Amino acid sequence: TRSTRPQRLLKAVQKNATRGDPQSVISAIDHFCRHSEWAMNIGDEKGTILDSVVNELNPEKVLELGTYCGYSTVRIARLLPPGARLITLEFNGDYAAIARQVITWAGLEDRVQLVEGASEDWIPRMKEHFGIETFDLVFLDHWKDRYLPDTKLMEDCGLLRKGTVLLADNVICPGVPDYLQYVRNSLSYKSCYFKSHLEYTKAEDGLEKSVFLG
Ligand SMILES: Cc1cc(C(=O)N2CCN(C)CC2)sc1-c1cc(O)c2nc[nH]c(=O)c2c1
Ligand SMILES: [Mg+2]
Repeated sequence: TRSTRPQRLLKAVQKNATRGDPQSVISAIDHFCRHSEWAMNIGDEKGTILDSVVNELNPEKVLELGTYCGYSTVRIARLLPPGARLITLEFNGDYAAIARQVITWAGLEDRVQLVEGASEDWIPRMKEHFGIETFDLVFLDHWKDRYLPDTKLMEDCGLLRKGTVLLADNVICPGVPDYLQYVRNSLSYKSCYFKSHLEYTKAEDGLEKSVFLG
């Protein structure tokens, strides 16, 4: 039967990227998505904004909601000091299987814990299962209908501390209007918008960076 797009993306990484070289994995995926098949990775333009937020924060504990093929997982993990940890949640088992191989090809498996399951099931278990008190950075990139409920769930589970940064992808395209309205009007957040473009296209999209004020 025909291969899937994530399988073809992994093949492109294994063919064109150097094992243990995260930048070559990022470049191989961007080349594949620009010249062969579009795929919903954050991409190089919004990825540069993600890089700058990670470099500014120097986070020890990072949570990523939505792994897909592991592109943003690699982008974030390559910037973390070896003691830091990135936990990434992926609901789709096929995506998770590909992402594990992409993360390993990049040589970043020691800093990344990929968990297969639903965000609403795992967010309440972060403390007892992973020994995490609070996160320094949360990257929301899973499903537009989950951004707001999962943010409220993280608040309720005490996973956000004064200064925790929420960075959300796709706030324009596909769009998360209920989430935007919440973080931009809540007294518990200081929010700002980074205008950019939908990965590998000319369509507008952007990232919303929201600092939790406690
Ligand atoms: C699947 C999809 C289709 C989009 C689109 O407008 N398209 C028109 C233009 N053509 C070229 C591509 C397709 S945008 C998008 C998308 C993009 C992300 O970054 C996502 N991140 C996390 N979770 C998502 O569900 C997610 C969906
Ligand atoms: Mg996205």
